[in-house]
Amino acid sequence: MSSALPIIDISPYLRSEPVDIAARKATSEALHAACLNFGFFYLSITEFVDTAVPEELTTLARTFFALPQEEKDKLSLSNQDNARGYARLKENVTNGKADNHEGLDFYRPVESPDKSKPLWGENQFPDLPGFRDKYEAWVEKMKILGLIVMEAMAIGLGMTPDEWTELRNQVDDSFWVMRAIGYPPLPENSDGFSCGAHKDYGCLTFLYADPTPSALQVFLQQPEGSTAADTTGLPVEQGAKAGAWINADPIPGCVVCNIGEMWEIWSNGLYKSTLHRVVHRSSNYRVPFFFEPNFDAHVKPLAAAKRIQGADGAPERRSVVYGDFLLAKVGNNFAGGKGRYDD
Ligand SMILES: O=C(O)CCC(=O)C(=O)O
Ligand SMILES: [Fe+2]
Repeated sequence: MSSALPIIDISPYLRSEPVDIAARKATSEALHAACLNFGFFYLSITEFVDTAVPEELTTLARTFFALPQEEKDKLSLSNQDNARGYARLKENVTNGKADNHEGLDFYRPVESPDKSKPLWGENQFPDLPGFRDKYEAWVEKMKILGLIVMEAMAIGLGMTPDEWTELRNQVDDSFWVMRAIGYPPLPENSDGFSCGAHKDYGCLTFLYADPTPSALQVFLQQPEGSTAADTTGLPVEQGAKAGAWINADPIPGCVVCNIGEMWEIWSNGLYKSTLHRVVHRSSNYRVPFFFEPNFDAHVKPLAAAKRIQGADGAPERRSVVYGDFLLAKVGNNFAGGKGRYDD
């Protein structure tokens, strides 16, 4: 099935003079509907960035991943905090199976780095001309986009200006992650995945995808009682859900955007962080950016979500401090077969 996911026009939030309130409202309503129904959407970014830039990033990623294995291993995660750096093909495991990808991860730099502490090391950049500058420039752009989309979502959820200020304070120093992923072709007879089914754990993911169709697949749940159409590859604890996988194929000029588990908490379950997986049958490179809350953000259900849910609405979700949540997820990465997306 081709993509049923909505394309959101974020441009009313990019233009500030004059502010078009009605157009902003329409964008926010479209975001609200997309988050209620899919947890995934496309964002057209041509007004915000020159799309030649992410093309350059993927070219740089291609150059890096084409280096001899021993060169890439010089940036191994194990040199640092087990989170920042290069992970070999199949080093990461999701749902008990090795992922068929290699990756290079960068996190927000920290003050007083200490590589013996989980997540507290230093980023390791390849020694390729332009690599660091271009990736760092993209991080700056995506941080701005993250705040813009957060504001548009806050309005979509019906937050007051004061409530938005409070939420903004939780994401204004994002503990972001930037990743370059290399996907070699997944063999036809493989019973695994390029990246197994998972939810992203933070706030907003912006994926600049290569043009390969059918690679990113999104699990759309169907209402209780409908028959399970295709539930292959779901994590065991999700196995009983009815639904089907649809393709989130790339659209030129757009990033694919999805919401992570922190939005599930903020919205008290109103918005779903949707399971997705990658089945990449050709060879290519992708650069997701993860816009996350601040490390010390206390993420708890928002009053605006509870207003929508009403007096006898959903039970209150457990709140988390984002950094603690993240450490529990990645702190043990690659030890004992535990993967980035494993609980
Ligand atoms: O490469 C993709 O299409 C998505 C990768 C992904 O889901 C992730 O890194 O969280
Ligand atoms: Fe993901």
